[in-house]
Amino acid sequence: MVDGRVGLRALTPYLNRYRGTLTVVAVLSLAAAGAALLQPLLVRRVLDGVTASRPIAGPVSVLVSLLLIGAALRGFRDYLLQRTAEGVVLTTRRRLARHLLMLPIAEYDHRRTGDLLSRVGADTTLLRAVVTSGLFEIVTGVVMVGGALIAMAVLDPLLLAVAVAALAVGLSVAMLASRRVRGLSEQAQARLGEMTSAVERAISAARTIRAGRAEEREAATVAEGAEQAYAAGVRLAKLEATVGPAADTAIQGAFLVVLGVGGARVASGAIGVGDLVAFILFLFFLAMPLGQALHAYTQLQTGLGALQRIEEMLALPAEKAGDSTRTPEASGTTTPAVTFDGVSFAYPGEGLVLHDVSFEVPRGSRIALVGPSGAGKSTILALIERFYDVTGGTVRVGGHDVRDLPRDALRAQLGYVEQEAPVLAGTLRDNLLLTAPHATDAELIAALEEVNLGGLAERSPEGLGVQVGEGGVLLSGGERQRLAIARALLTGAPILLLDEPTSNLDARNEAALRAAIATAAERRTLIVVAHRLSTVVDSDRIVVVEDGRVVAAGPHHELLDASPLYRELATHQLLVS
Ligand SMILES: Nc1ncnc2c1ncn2[C@@H]1O[C@H](COP(=O)(O)OP(=O)(O)OP(=O)(O)O)[C@@H](O)[C@H]1O
Repeated sequence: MVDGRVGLRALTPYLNRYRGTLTVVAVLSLAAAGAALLQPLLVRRVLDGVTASRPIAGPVSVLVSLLLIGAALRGFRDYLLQRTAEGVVLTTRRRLARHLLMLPIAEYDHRRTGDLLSRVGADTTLLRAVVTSGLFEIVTGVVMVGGALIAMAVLDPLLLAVAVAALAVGLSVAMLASRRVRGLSEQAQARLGEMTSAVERAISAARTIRAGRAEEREAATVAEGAEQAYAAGVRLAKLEATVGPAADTAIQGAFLVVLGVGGARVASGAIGVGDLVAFILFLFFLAMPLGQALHAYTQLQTGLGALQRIEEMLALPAEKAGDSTRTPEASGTTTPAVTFDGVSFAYPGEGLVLHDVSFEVPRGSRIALVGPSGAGKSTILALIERFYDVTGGTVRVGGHDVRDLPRDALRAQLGYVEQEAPVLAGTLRDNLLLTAPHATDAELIAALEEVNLGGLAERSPEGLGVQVGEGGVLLSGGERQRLAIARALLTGAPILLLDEPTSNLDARNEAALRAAIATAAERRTLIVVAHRLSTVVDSDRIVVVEDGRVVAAGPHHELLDASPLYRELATHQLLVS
């Protein structure tokens, strides 16, 4: 986690690579500020010239040129700044998205997807304002204010004291208010994240929600999130609405005071008319950037609130890489493909779900894990993939402790088909290319045929380009699982981990799934979390898991005699649905 609140310094890494452009922007800003600061002096010369009937063509043309040059400089600066801001947003999004995909699996277990989405989308957008208005308005504002103060002190120190006093009173009120902006902005962004989460939940479970006639309640939950985001936004708006007019009033008040006192000073002959007009113009240059800087400060606070949420994400440690560069597979053919040696495991922050689990999976064998729901079977597969690290004992793949293997080398050995939603939104081709990005269409079709899904690509004129829907919803449960098996086969991994669907399949789909599993088992080691008898009886060995412990292991016919739990599961056809 990020320690404490992030400050302006946290922005440095985001801006570092734009140092060159930002220097050009700073120079342009200073030049534009300088051009602006010269204007009142020229106005004074023009006015003094008019009063003294001197020709004024010279100062007028310089004045007009300065205006044009100032406008061009500002325009170019704004463009560069906007481009830099877009660049900052782009790099942050890239970094954040990459980091999100690298987090340990345990991080996803407890986070709301919507909140993660909102950090990548909305929070990064707010960074743009920090760069465009936040930083540079403050920097140029300081220059303009400094220049104006010096010029005003030269013109009439007394009048300056009056102006500053009048401005200070009003602006300090506005300043105090704007310091609360950051907290409110963080709240508003967090509420937005909650609302996005509610929408994501409602859409991802659309069928369950519709079937449970819960759409009104879900819509109300989303609306509640939206209302909270609205309330936070309104609180922010109220605050900003106080800051803006307070600053304006302070500025207008200061103008009136200067006009009154300055008029009296002209009448008494202490200063000339040209001096007063120049002074008022300088006051404008003092007041305008002050107002802008206040606005920029507000923007900066909002942006820092967003940056805090971004930094929190980036501070989460990514998944650990393997501890050595050793690659598996060098071991002899007698080394088991997978070994569990006294493994105990607890999900982070929870009690143990596996206790002293030991078993071996010989190369080329077919093993089924069976047991009641919640016994820990899927957890065993997750530990082989090293989605989590064991609490005690050792998991070995190809004879090597999985913690010693580089993550990529370990996972290249394993094909994995998860139980729920094993298919991604997109096309058939997208799904298959996920694990085999260089495979040809012919190879993809061959893989589909291996699991008896060749017809899927022929069903539509789009062929492999046919959409499968969110989570593969346009396919049947059995087709989804078989598509996922085809995808795992394409990896060429020697060990396949398959979490069988618990749902009932019709006889045809069940036979097709059985055939697909048989294909998968050819020339591979197969570990299946099995929920149907057909899968179990075909296995070389069955490991029975109950309450996180291995209670029996052996082939089907032996276990029927030896394990009362297995006999009971087998009698109920093992189907857990
Ligand atoms: N990500 C997680 N975080 C915390 N606890 C979890 C997590 N996943 C599973 N559990 C818990 O771990 C235990 C074992 O779950 P697991 O999914 O391994 O069981 P299973 O035998 O595969 O069940 P099923 O046959 O129903 O799929 C259960 O008590 C479950 O509630």
